[in-house]
Amino acid sequence: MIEHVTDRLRFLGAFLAHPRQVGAVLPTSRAAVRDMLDMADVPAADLVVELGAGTGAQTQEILARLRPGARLITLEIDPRLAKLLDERFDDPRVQVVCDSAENLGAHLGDARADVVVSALPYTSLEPGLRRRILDVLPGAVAPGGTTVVIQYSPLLLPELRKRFTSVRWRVTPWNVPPAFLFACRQD
Ligand SMILES: C[S@@+](CC[C@H](N)C(=O)[O-])C[C@H]1O[C@@H](n2cnc3c(N)ncnc32)[C@H](O)[C@@H]1O
Repeated sequence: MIEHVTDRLRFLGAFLAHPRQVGAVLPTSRAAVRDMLDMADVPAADLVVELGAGTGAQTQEILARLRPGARLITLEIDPRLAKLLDERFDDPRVQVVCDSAENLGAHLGDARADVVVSALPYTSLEPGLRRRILDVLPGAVAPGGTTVVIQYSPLLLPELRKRFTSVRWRVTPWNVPPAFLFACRQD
């Protein structure tokens, strides 16, 4: 409970410092995280990538679903949040990287993710940065893999459709505000 309240305050602090970079005043709710991860097969994955981990709302649930021996690479651009994640998730499967999602390729090397989980605030990012990150996504996923994206509006849908052959979407009402969830694949 105390951790929950502290996380909300930390998250709000990060938002006040960098509103366009954080793009939300509250972490994603547990119910919305579950709805989002239900759109991909995390338990079957060898490698999951998380973009924009914040205080770890998705990280925690990804780890709960990830099998022993699989890996999670978590990118977070805010050094204070990255440090918090590193301290919080003392798990040999996780690698927390403090870097921008546009540089994902450098951290993947030859590997490809089976699942990419993105909570980046695309619509509030500077357009050039948004495009560079979106352009990285299709090549970061292994054949048959899924990229799941959470947003607060459907505005990103055309951009995702340009880059993936199949985009399923739904709304989860169990979040403040209600969120749009997208599952993108190259079929
Ligand atoms: C809306 S918050 C989501 C946080 C958390 N995943 C959640 O759902 O509660 C977006 C996060 O993305 C991070 N972020 C923004 N731009 C980024 C970038 N270019 N690369 C990596 N992380 C970024 C922000 O610092 C923030 O923690």
